[in-house]
Amino acid sequence: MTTSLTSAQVMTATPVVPVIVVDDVEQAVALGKALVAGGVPVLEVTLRTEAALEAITALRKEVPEAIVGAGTVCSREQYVQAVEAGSQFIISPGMTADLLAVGKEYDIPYLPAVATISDILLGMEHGYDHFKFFPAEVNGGVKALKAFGGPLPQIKFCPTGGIGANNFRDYLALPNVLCVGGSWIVPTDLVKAGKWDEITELAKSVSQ
Ligand SMILES: O=C(O)C(=O)C[C@H](O)[C@H](O)COP(=O)(O)O
Repeated sequence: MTTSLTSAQVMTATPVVPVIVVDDVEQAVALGKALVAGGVPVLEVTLRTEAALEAITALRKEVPEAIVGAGTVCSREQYVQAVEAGSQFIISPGMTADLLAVGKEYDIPYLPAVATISDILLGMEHGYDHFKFFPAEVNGGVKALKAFGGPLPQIKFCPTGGIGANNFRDYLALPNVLCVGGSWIVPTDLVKAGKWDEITELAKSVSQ
């Protein structure tokens, strides 16, 4: 399945990309609806659980107003599975030669993750100019992104890892940051307890 979305369109559709871990399809759909209701339409479903691929397919069908993608994509095989499940974008926690290649074989946005200038240059050699920056806080956070923007102001980032309510606006204020990623608006305890209204409130806290 393909879409005409670009990386920039996905990244500017929301201030925060929720990093989602789901146990089953019903939970994923309810969570997706709660996030969309709170003004967060971009959903990164991590391939960390058995239910993830099925959840992506169900979210595409049941929550059509969302932009649904796969996260924690670590291999070519997972990339292909995620595309076949209906993902509208793909995100990895790092990058490999194989991932950079497969990302160019499909017509959907792919955000490989970088941590250093050398990673960015390697990604650029493969035709990428939008990246996840992971893990953001331990790799220098806002200061590192400011430094990346010196030599490479045209490169845009979705920093993720260690970002929360206390610091996400500092990242969003940077010219080379289009959105941030994080799990803080989808806390495991609220998801497991089905506290969807509270998730909607957390989504509103970043979208309003
Ligand atoms: O699964 C992936 O592909 C990752 O890259 C990891 C996630 O992005 C982080 O687990 C989110 O970080 P926190 O918001 O600090 O919880």
